[in-house]
Amino acid sequence: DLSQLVRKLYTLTIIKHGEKLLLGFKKRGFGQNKINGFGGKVESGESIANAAVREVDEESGLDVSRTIRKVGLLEFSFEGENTLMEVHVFLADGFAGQPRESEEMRPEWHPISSLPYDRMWADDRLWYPLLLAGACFRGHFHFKGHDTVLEHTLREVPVQ
Ligand SMILES: Cc1cc(-c2ccco2)c2oc(N)nc2c1
Repeated sequence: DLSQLVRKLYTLTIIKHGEKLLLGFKKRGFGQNKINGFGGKVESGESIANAAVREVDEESGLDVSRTIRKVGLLEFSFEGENTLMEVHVFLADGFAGQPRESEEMRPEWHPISSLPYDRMWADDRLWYPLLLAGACFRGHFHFKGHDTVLEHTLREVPVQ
């Protein structure tokens, strides 16, 4: 019964340059020690796309304001918790600036042919193939803790 859940907005941005993705090793906070795209909470009063651009700048030093496109919507819920994370996923096919390490994130390039799925969130191996195929997608992943997906739904949706 998802209607009793407290829904919070987040962004997640993956940066693609040729056949490599720029991902970040999360040094602290939520998702610590996992490799992920750049993202975080959407603050009140800011648009979701602007929140995505802000998070990429804060966590990697890069400007993706002219290159991000919306590619997905992912919902994450957790066994025994009443929070639902509504994560708006963006893909940036270019950037300005040089990647730099921040307090939160250590940016690192990964070849698409060898993504470190075992060091990423467990849902990634399910929806990254859709992202990399240029599809738009919608999914819901119900976690037990931070490492086990108990059940999920995932479908491709028409490109906006
Ligand atoms: C539970 C969860 C949360 C996030 C997240 C938080 C902020 C932005 O994304 C994830 O990101 C990925 N790839 N899997 C994720 C699972």
